[in-house]
Amino acid sequence: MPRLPGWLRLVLADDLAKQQRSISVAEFFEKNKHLLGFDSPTRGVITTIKEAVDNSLDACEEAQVLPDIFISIKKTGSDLFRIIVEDNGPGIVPKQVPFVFGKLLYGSRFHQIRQTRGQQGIGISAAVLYAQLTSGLPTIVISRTGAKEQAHRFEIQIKIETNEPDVLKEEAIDWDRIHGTRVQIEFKSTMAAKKKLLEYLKYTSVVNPHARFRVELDDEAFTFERVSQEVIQCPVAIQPHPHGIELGQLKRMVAASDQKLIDFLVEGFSRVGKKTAQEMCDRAGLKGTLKVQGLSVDQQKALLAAMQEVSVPAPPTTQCLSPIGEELIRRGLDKEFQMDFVSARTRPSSVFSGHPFVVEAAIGYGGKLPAEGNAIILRFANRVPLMYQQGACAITECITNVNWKSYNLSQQGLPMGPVLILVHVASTNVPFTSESKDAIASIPEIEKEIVLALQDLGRELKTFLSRRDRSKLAEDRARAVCAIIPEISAKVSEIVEKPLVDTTPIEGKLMRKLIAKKSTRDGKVVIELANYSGFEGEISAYDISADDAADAVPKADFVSEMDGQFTKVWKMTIPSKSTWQVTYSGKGGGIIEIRGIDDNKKMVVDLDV
Ligand SMILES: Nc1ncnc2c1ncn2[C@@H]1O[C@H](COP(=O)(O)OP(=O)(O)OP(=O)(O)O)[C@@H](O)[C@H]1O
Repeated sequence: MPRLPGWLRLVLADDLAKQQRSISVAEFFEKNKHLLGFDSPTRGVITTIKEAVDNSLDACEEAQVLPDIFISIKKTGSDLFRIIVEDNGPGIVPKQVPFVFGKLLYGSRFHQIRQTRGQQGIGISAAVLYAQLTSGLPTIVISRTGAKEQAHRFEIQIKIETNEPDVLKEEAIDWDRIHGTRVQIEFKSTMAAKKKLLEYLKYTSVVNPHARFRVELDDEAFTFERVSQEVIQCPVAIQPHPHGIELGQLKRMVAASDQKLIDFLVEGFSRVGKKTAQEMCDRAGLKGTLKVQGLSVDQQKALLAAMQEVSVPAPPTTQCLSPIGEELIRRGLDKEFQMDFVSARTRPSSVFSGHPFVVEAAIGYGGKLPAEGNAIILRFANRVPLMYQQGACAITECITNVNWKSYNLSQQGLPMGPVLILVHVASTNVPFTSESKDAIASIPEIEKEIVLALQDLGRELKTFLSRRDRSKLAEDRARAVCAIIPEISAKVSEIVEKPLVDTTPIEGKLMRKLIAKKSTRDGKVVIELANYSGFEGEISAYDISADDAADAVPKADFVSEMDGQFTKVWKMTIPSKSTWQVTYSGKGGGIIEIRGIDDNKKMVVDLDV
């Protein structure tokens, strides 16, 4: 390339200098909406609701209340939609409301090291920005912080050039909620997002089994009920781990501290005791009594190197993370999907680059899952469903890398057939591939944990499938035998010249069986009685272990359903420490006693006719 003469370079630099100026973050995101998940009007709806619901769930967790969240979407013009998200969280103090909603990069969680849904302080203000760009309308926020406080109503926009809030109206109002926040955002969109939105809410409800969501979509109403009444413990923030920080962060911490080096290390970092701190000082060639603020850049560099060389236990994980737990994952899935098999794993917590994380996974099979096509993949990060960019996510890559054929599933990249795979990554710092938080980056430590969890579940699924195949074989044989018993009986009675006997009790004995399996659901036992011969009959169940005989009443909720052409299945849940008598009153009749059993395996008991 020819070199430009000196005078021309100067002119060019001068011209460029005239155009160089700082860019407001709001201006930047106005041009780069896709980075925040607002790349299409349809996606805008999902992203807005997701950001508001994440905030509501985080706030309820912080306030230790069971979330009751109301979501409404209404068409207000030919292409205008009004989205309302209302929660029963702690509310937001009035002087903070304009900043929370009217300033990008303003939030309470960015500097905290703990598991939260929101991290960056961008989410809800980005939705406000998107609304004002597409509809020109301000966002309306009502919030109240307690019985003694009045609710405040705001109309807010963002001043794009300065990234500062523009409050168009503020007033104190009466509001029937004692505490909570209501956000109303109106923007241009299409309603094509309905299916995706319901999917998002369904998945959110699976991993937040303590939350209730009431939804109004135009004139249709839906409720996603909670299955757990327990408030989840709000994760507690921890200090940064010495192996997870970089020079810039260390410099900022040093500048803000007036401590001696040894105290700075012990109090400012997680898992650093006096002995470890002294070892770090010695390695860096620095006295522990030095004031940190006086450290030169070279000394800070030496300190950082020493901090990373000295071996320090992994950061504590129990308080700062909030995994869902195997039991609740199963209950959440059971609530939203009807499957024959569900199992879940919560892996021990682990660490990448000083950030604690936990991987949880679950596999479901059969039931009402679609028999054909790829498995249903549910990806979650910090209890938030990841709805887009499945192909770019480390979770998908791990699922693809597992050899599912060895667990008796067909596979073409993803496993195929009536399978559901759920993976949840919980961390104090989820490594997303972008600010829109759609996909998790490939971090070897996280990938290893995902694969281990999936392999473990794969083995369990394989056992289930082989057992099911075996019992299917036994059933087919029994059915074949039953089919010829009446004929044999007729032939024998003809030969011995005796009246025809009723063979149905024998058929019943051959075909009927009681399957009892311990459910880990709330310490209850699910019992299933399957009448494979398709006989008509009634089932009643009595709690004979109850102190009060009055409790031993037939249970009307013994649900019966047809499963296939010949199989009638009754299902019921009983407390694990009780003893029940189940009576079948049909042809053949029969009584069986069943106790709450302790092992996790299925128990097959022949019905004693
Ligand atoms: N419904 C709410 N109740 C109480 N506080 C809220 C609510 N919504 C938002 N906030 C507060 O406003 C802050 C900013 O919210 P915002 O959605 O912009 O960012 P974030 O949730 O912290 O992070 P992210 O950008 O990753 O979503 C939150 O950190 C929280 O302190």
